[in-house]
Parts: sequence; C-alpha cells; structure tokens
Amino acid sequence: MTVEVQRILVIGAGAMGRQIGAVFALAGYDTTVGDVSQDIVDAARDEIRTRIARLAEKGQVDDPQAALSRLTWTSDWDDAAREADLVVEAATERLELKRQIFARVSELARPDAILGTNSSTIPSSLLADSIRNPERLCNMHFFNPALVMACVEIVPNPQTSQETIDTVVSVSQRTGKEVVLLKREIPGFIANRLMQAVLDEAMRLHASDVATIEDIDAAARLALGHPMGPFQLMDLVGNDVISFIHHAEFELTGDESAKPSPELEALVAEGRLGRKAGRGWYDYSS
Ligand SMILES: NC(=O)c1ccc[n+]([C@@H]2O[C@H](COP(=O)([O-])OP(=O)(O)OC[C@H]3O[C@@H](n4cnc5c(N)ncnc54)[C@H](O)[C@@H]3O)[C@@H](O)[C@H]2O)c1
Repeated sequence: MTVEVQRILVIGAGAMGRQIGAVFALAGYDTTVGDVSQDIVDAARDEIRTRIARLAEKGQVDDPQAALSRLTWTSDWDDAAREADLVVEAATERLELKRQIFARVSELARPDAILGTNSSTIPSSLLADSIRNPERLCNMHFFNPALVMACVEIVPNPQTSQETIDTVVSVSQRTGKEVVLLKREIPGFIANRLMQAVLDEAMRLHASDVATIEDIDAAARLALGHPMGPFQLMDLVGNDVISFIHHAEFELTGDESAKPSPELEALVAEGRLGRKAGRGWYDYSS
C-alpha cells in the first residue's frame, strides 16, 4: 500500500536539494524547496529556471512553465512541512543538524507524512529517535546531478514500514528514476561502496608503484568502459569529500580498513583537493 503523495518538501537548496526539487516538480508534484539562506534559495531558483529551460530546448521537457509553476522556493519551510505528504531532507551532511531538522519536521508534519533523507553516509536509523514516527523514515538517496542521474537508492532502517518503502519507491518511479532497493542498511549503500572499492584499489596500485595514475585511469576508461578513471573521479568529487566518506564509515563501523589511505590524507593535508583547488592527483593550473 502507498500513501497518496501530492505535495513534497525538500529541505536544503544546495547542490542536491535544488535538483531533487526540480525532479519532483517535473514529475508533476507540487514541490517546495526550503533552505536557511535566502541567497542560496535565490541562486537555486535561478539555476533551476535555466536548467529546465535548457531541458525544454533539448525536447526533454514538454511544458517548462508548468514545472516551474509547481516549484516554490523559501527560506522558511515551516508551512510547507505542515502541508507535505513527503519530506526529503537534503541539508548539510552533519548528523546533529539532520537530527534537529527531523525533530522540527516531526513537530510540524502530519503524523502520516513520509520522511526521507538524501544523506550519503548517515543511515536513517541514526535519525529515527529524533522523530515521533520512525516507521515513516528511510534513506532516499539521489545521485549528483539529480536531474541527470537515473538511479535512486532506497534504504529502509529496521523500523521502516512497508507502506513507507512502497511510497518512496512509487514516487521515485514516477520521476522516471530506476530504484535500487536495499534489504537492509549498510554504510555507503550500494553504488558508493562499489565506487569506493575501485578507488581504494586504484590508490593501492599506485602506492605500491605498479603503474602511474594516468595508466590506472586509462585502464578503467578503456578496458572497463568507465566514463573517467578513478583518480580523475576523485579530483572531480573532491579528495576531501572522499576522505570524509572514509572517516564517516570508520566512525559508523569502527573498521580500521575503512580509514582513508595515507596517500589520500597527505593530499588533503596539502590542500590538493582536486579540480576545485586547481590541484589534486592531477595538476589543473595550466
Ligand atoms: N553532493 C553530492 O554529490 C551528494 C550526492 C548524494 C547525496 N548527497 C547528500 O545530500 C545532502 C546535501 O548535500 P549537498 O551536496 O547538496 O550539500 P550543500 O552543502 O550543497 O547543500 C546543503 C544545503 O543545506 C542547507 N541547510 C543547512 N541547514 C539547513 C536547515 N536547517 N534547513 C534547510 N536547509 C539547511 C545549507 O544552507 C545548504 O544550502 C547531504 O546529506 C549529502 O550527503 C550529496
């Protein structure tokens, strides 16, 4: 059984939240995207207008005005939380902040509203005791950029009800995404664990002087058909983000092997964070 969803609130208008909001609006849902910063809300609204217009030019959106009219942007999301059938949290990746947000949502939202977190590293079981109705919560994990990437991972925690799972699966499918439904929580879920395994092996090969980063990247691209090599990918995502994901997994599991490699830590300590810093595994200064 699914809950009838018409109104959705997305909390956080950053890189993920703004595009997740657009995905819902394009699928026909009345969607509010809320942030704490008016500047971020304004920038998000402008960016999404441009993106939806571009999709319309490419023939991928029939009625851009209708989609935009279903989108509301706000720096005060309390009213939208009261009205939402589904709330998807996509705020800054900090456990305490997310717990505060869910406690507030739990005060405001209808008891039958479904709640999802887009967190990449925080399983919803760590948020469940901050809300009144933990059976209505799960991870609903979109990929970056959410308007483009075709997959949503849905991760129930031990308390998540079947109705909650059925509802988030149904909403995700209506957006046109392919759903990957995990049977249980595991740090990193599926896609990021697979990616992490490739990145870790690439760093091990390089640290043991088996090949250059250029050759390891070439093998991934040309022999395995990956769109980019593991070192190129780390530079694109940000080596600090990759390191953070390792630390988060170590904190969740206590597993020493989850810690970032010394090479990665050295790179981050030197400020070689990747493309955004002009230098990472590769040099982008020229
Ligand atoms: N960036 C990625 O590649 C990616 C991919 C998948 C999932 N995620 C997850 O999505 C979430 C958001 O990531 P992001 O990259 O969009 O981060 P971001 O830093 O770009 O955006 C986070 C936004 O949350 C806002 N925020 C903070 N407190 C808030 C509050 N109380 N109410 C409303 N908004 C608040 C911030 O102002 C900011 O605009 C994180 O949980 C992250 O793990 C990120």
